[in-house]
Amino acid sequence: MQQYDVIVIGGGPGGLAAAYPLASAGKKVLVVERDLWGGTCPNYGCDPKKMLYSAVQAKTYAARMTKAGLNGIPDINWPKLMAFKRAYTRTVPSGTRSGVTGAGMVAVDGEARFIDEHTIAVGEDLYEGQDIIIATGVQPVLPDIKGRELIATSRDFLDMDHLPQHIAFIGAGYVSMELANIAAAAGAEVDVIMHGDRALRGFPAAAVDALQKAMQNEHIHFHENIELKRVDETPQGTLRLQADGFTLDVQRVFAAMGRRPDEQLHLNRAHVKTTARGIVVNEFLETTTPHIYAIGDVAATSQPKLTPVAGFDGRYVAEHLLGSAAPIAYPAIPTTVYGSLEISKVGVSPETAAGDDRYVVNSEDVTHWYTYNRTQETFASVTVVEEKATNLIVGATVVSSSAESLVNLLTMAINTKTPADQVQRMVFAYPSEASDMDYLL
Ligand SMILES: Cc1cc2nc3c(=O)[nH]c(=O)nc-3n(C[C@H](O)[C@H](O)[C@H](O)COP(=O)(O)OP(=O)(O)OC[C@H]3O[C@@H](n4cnc5c(N)ncnc54)[C@H](O)[C@@H]3O)c2cc1C
Ligand SMILES: NC(=O)c1ccc[n+]([C@@H]2O[C@H](COP(=O)([O-])OP(=O)(O)OC[C@H]3O[C@@H](n4cnc5c(N)ncnc54)[C@H](O)[C@@H]3O)[C@@H](O)[C@H]2O)c1
Repeated sequence: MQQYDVIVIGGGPGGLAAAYPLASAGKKVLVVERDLWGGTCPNYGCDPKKMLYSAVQAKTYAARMTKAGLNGIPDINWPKLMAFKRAYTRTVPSGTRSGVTGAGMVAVDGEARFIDEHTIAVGEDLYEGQDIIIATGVQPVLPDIKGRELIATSRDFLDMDHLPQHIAFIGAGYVSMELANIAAAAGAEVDVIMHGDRALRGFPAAAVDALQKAMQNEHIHFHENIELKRVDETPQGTLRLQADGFTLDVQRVFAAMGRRPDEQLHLNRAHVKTTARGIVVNEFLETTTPHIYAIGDVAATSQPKLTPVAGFDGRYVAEHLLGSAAPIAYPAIPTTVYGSLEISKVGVSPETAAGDDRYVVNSEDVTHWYTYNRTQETFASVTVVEEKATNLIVGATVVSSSAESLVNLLTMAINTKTPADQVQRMVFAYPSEASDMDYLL
């Protein structure tokens, strides 16, 4: 049996962020990957999604600027856009794998499963690790209904050769809102099926309303309070979605109902406990078996399930295994929905701050400010939450076609504890979203 200081299961952003610093500190590291090296984000998540989104951004920007003298709205050629995306994704797995071996680690292809607390198997081969890091991510949830095998996932969407004429998404979270926007801008008719009456739970209602209104203007249809019962193929080759009092025929339907860990690892053999949210971990990201860690999407922490969080977890566990005794302390983490409007948020939400004496909330509809008027935005708003006693910025929500950049700046102010008046004294390039901060704090 081969022996390692550390075995990392999963070659995605979390696992790799842990593996590299351990290897450069001289640890003997094995990384196991059962599918595409690099994991979800660069192969069938954030990065390919944002490649497709680039064309959508350019198209919507051009459409807005027809009022300002630009002639014609460009069309999106789906096969060419897909070729552009594939030119990026094609090299990710091989490049990532050779990065791992080039750094002196051992890369094994195959599905890992636990044999006992220190041993994993990949196929017939056994590997023993002094420490083991589980970084196996999560899988899309499919509804438990008749015709479930006809339902595709975001991974299928992000690699479609042709764009179907009519698409439906089940769910109204990140994946659905982002991919619906891409599909509609590329020319598909899009329906979003919601089992409740709120999209993007966890984002401020006013921001979500603005996004939904913008999506409705792009002819995306939202169907609220629909509990889907079945999907059938019709003789015409379309898919018929049915619920009580509801029927919809589409070419393709995608589940976007959240993501959960799968159960291939035989965690019980290593006494690692799980809940429906993932693997139970403590403040050191240790599972219920002390030398086994869980990081990234698969760990049941209260953090959002995002690539930079997986990376933060991975770097933290590496430092912990190299001797740091401090518990994990997350910074404020920004998150963005890349829709026809971007919604970006970080820190204390306006809804939490409202009615709490400790905070002051500055909220501005900035649609007609110079910055957003110049690019003919249809809606833009900035909300900043400050702590009264310290003048520190503690939260922000931005809605605009480029919300992520302002929220990233405000995230830096939050995490470096730069007071609002100090940010106002800084000089930023003018005119820009950053120079507007003078009037927003
Ligand atoms: C469509 C989509 C868009 C997204 N967009 C964004 C975004 O814009 N910004 C953002 O921050 N996040 C985004 N995310 C989330 C982001 O992709 C994840 O948070 C991130 O990939 C988590 O990293 P991870 O290492 O925990 O898991 P993963 O990236 O999922 O990596 C886990 C790896 O483990 C492997 N694995 C699983 N089980 C085993 C096993 N038993 N043996 C061996 N290998 C195994 C898997 O094959 C996979 O490669 C998006 C996700 C999706 C689906
Ligand atoms: N921009 C980003 O950062 C980004 C983009 C995409 C995905 N992600 C990550 O991937 C995760 C998964 O995204 P997601 O959109 O699949 O999940 P999500 O948790 O964001 O949204 C799930 C949606 O499905 C709905 N839903 C749940 N059960 C349902 C049912 N039975 N019928 C109909 N609808 C149902 C929920 O109400 C919700 O609207 C996100 O939580 C996020 O961590 C991030």
